[in-house]
Amino acid sequence: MDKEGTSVSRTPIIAGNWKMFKTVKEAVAFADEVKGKAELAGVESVVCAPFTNLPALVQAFQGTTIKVGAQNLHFEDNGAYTGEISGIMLKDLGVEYVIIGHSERRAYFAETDEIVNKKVLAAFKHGLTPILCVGEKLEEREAGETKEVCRVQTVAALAGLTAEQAAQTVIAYEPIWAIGTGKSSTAEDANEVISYIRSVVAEQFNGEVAQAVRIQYGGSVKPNNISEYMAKADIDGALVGGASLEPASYIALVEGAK
Ligand SMILES: O=C(CO)COP(=O)(O)O
Repeated sequence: MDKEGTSVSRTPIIAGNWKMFKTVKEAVAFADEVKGKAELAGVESVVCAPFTNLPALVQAFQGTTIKVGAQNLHFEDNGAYTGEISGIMLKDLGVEYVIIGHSERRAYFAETDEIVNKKVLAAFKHGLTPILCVGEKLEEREAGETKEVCRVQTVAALAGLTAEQAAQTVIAYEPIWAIGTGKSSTAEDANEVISYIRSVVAEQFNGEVAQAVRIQYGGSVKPNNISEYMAKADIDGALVGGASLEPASYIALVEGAK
């Protein structure tokens, strides 16, 4: 679908966030079903899976245009951090993307803006592209603080990046109240916040970086509403949880981003 009123040339990006779902067998079965179908010229397609699925998925998607992402990384390269996985290890597997600062990690695993920033820097250090998540809680939205929350999270997360790195970063605006609730932000609201986040990036870096950076919407995106979001000038794709788990639904999301 054409963008409303612009000649935007950013490549749309659909990323599935499987969260803590799927065994290796289930992941490979998914890959076999979407291969050749969730691959459209002009749309980037990414699957962000649990760590345990990553080697099998990289292998299963070899020779396709579908990319594999992780959902987290530790900011150190190596060390005594029991249970953690570093950027070196992800790169070694052939992973290309990594979700950083998802609201579930901020809420359940105490990730602060400072930790998120260290993780974004670590991703670039190892040649991984971060999908940086920002977004407000329901009470923040009700208090009229949405833009300020997104500004603070974005500026903190991108601190210390070069302009080139900032331009490569994918930002996902995910209002927390819309995640897994079936209550999605309207496309108008999402576009307004995303356009504001783009202006924050312009202030922090420059206008060229802001025009290059891709900003997704996330929160109850489904095959039946994806095209509404994609029609908006500033929305460059979606980060999708629940609706990315079934092959047919994932394929429909990628098709809807065209
Ligand atoms: O958290 C999300 C993606 O990172 C959104 O999840 P849902 O698409 O299930 O609402």
